[in-house]
Amino acid sequence: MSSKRPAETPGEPSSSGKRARTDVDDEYIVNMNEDDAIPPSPPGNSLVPRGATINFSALTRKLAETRRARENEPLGLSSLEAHRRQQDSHISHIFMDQDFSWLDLKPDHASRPLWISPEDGHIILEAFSPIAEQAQDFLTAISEPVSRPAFIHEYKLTPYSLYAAVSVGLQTEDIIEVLNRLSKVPVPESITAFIRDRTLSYGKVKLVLKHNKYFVESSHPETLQLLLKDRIVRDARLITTQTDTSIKAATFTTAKAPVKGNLIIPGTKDAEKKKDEPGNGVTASNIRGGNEADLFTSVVGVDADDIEEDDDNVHAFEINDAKIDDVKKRCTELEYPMLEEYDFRNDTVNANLDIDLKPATVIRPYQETSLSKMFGNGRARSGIIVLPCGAGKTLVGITAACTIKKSCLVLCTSSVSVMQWKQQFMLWSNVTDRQIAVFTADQKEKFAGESGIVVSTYSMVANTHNRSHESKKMMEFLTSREWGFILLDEVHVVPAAMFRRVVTTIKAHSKLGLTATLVREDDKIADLNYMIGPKLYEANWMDLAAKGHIANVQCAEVWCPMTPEFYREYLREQSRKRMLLYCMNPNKFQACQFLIKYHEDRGDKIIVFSDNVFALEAYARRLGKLFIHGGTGQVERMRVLSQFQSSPRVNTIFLSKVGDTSIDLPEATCLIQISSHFGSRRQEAQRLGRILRAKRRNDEGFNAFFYSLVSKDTQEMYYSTKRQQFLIDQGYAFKVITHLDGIEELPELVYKTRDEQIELLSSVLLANESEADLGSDIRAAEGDLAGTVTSKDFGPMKFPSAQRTTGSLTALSGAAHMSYVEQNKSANKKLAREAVPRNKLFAKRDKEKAAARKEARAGRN
Ligand SMILES: Nc1ncnc2c1ncn2[C@@H]1O[C@H](COP(=O)(O)OP(=O)(O)OP(=O)(O)O)[C@@H](O)[C@H]1O
Repeated sequence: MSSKRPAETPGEPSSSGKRARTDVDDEYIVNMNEDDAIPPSPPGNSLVPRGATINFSALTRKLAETRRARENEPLGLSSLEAHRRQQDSHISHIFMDQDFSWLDLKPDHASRPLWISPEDGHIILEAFSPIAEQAQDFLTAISEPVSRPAFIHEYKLTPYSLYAAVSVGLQTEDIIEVLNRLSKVPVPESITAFIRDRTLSYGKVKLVLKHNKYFVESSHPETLQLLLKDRIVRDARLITTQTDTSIKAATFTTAKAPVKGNLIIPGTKDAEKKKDEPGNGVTASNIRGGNEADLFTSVVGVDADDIEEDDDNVHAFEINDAKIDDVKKRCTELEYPMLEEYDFRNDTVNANLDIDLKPATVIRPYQETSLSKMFGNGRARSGIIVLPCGAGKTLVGITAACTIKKSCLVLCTSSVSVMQWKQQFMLWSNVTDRQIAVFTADQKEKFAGESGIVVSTYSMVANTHNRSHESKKMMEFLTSREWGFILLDEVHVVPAAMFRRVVTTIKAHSKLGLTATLVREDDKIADLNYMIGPKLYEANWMDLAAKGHIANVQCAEVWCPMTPEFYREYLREQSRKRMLLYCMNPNKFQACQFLIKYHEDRGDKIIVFSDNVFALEAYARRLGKLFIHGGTGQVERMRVLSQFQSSPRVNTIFLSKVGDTSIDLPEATCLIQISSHFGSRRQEAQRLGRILRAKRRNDEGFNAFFYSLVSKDTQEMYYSTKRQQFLIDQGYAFKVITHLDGIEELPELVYKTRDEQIELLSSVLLANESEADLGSDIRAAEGDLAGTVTSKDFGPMKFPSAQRTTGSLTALSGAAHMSYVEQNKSANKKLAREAVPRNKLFAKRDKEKAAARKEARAGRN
């Protein structure tokens, strides 16, 4: 990117070259008097009446609402209307209000890859363009990816995405300029105005802890002046001779002007180089690959030159650390949310933590890129990194901790993950057992020495009720110290209130949120921006698959027609039982059996997922496979998982939702889903994540397989479509299979005869209502799936094969949590013999229903 920049936003000095430091402005800051009050906000914009007590949560809510409302605001509609009226095209009537022919195409439009809608900020990108890859990098930095299938991608400019862009160092005019270069039409005025408006205040003010003092910092002196007009901010300010002048930000080294104290992200190629050539520093640009001439370099990545330029222009004033919260709140109210940056290399109060990645640990290019967004200016920016399931978020977190080298608190969603994080820290870094502690319901450890790492769960830290004495002491340990870094795993699942409690009780200088699926069915994603920080980086799933970092997956939806008997009952039944009927559909059973056989014969290792425990047990027992659900004991779980990994005889296991996350089985290459949690897009993606880490992913022509079995013409089809949306947006294509070739010829095909099917139906109808409940395994999902579950934890142990037990009719009817027991062939025959009384019950039930219907009809007549 050239150093020449067009005029900046109104009120900013021209930036054609380096801006001179304006000491006059500093004067102005110092001499400001009480009368310079901030003008009242326009009606409707005011978040808090002056002098009123501030309710921060209400404020945050209101701010989020205001922003959401703004997000939906059409962009400059009046001017668009004017354009429309002007246009007089003979095709206008075809496209109606979607006729944008008044946006003139540039003469060389064919070589430019994108188009922007002047109405709503949607950007359409030709993903087949030769410069699509760079354009994608740029677009992910400034907008939200909406959908990225093979050829055409869609992105959307939102206030949040622009906030994130500004926070990683992008400048308003640079964004507009690059957008213009890539666009087939001149960037519409409505869009440039939107970008200018939304980047005017966001990302301009930083809260920086440096030399153990807090500074409000900005490279826009007029912004600091504006803030200092506010009484709360002014009262919090500390005036010392040193801080009344500009303060330079941390020096960041460039290749041209190496200085001491370079930031090296461990595990990168540059760190390797540094080892070989002492004194040869890492630069932000060579973190990215180092093509200085690249058009997008200074915008997409972190340009060392730009950083230096900014450094010369940074103005700051110190604030009283007791008033930080007040100042943060006030700045948010004034629509100048403060970005949090931690100048960890200059923090001399908090003890250093002596950790580093092990010499053999090398991070992958996209892990490096995500970290360069966090550490781009030599400090730690707070924010969220989004990487696909199985792409190695854990190592990204660990590398960040090894870069900051201060005490670190890791929070995850379950005690299983706690153990996995600890184990991964030990695996990738040189942290010692004494330096890392866990805080769970069972273990309450503290690290030895002044600094260290604690791994815990959100609920352990956020829960304020019924704490044991030990927990209280542990909480004192956590709250009484300053943490350099807080790592927040799976940020998309944690309730906002819990986050708020964590963020307010723990004092941390920088926060990093990790997630694969920044989607929530409850639409609470926006809150994360304000509690953690903006999204710093989001990887493209298809890209990582193409480069072999995650597996290539073939996705298919298999449509299984309901048998007439099952469908009749389905239409009659009420909601919860209906679910059980479409899960237990004999045709689905057969499809599952066929696919297992087909993939076992190919040498695949298969995981079958079922949220419904009744169906899970029924399928697993009938097909003679091992299974794990919430009720399975720890030892049994380990045994099953170990056999799946090491025994050639166990190639298929059935898992309930306890296996959705936190399970690292790189042996698995095929997934079959027989029942799922309604329309949850996140669950679908997390499940897919189980095979994305397939060990064999780099074998030539290797594909992993993901099948979703769906009973035709039932509610399941609706949910299935909804579930797939996230993955489709990531570029996955779901094929629909309406017939599995060769299924009829499968030897020993289950439930082939009508009698067998009716027998199955009767067992379903006799099942308790609660058996149909998909939520029945939720407790288990939150509970432990043995910390155990990583492959590394299992050696080639020998275990006895699965044991089958005989069950009574009591058990069959739902008692003892054995709703359906398949034993062996002779037992099966026995059950068939006993079918008569069950059929009678079935008949009795029908008779009762018919009588009720007759009565109702009589009543109507
Ligand atoms: N740089 C790397 N070098 C070698 N292996 C890696 C690297 N990064 C990640 N891995 C491996 O990739 C696998 C997936 O990593 P990890 O469990 O951290 O993924 P994740 O992104 O947290 O997935 P999920 O969201 O599904 O939990 C692990 O087996 C890990 O050891």
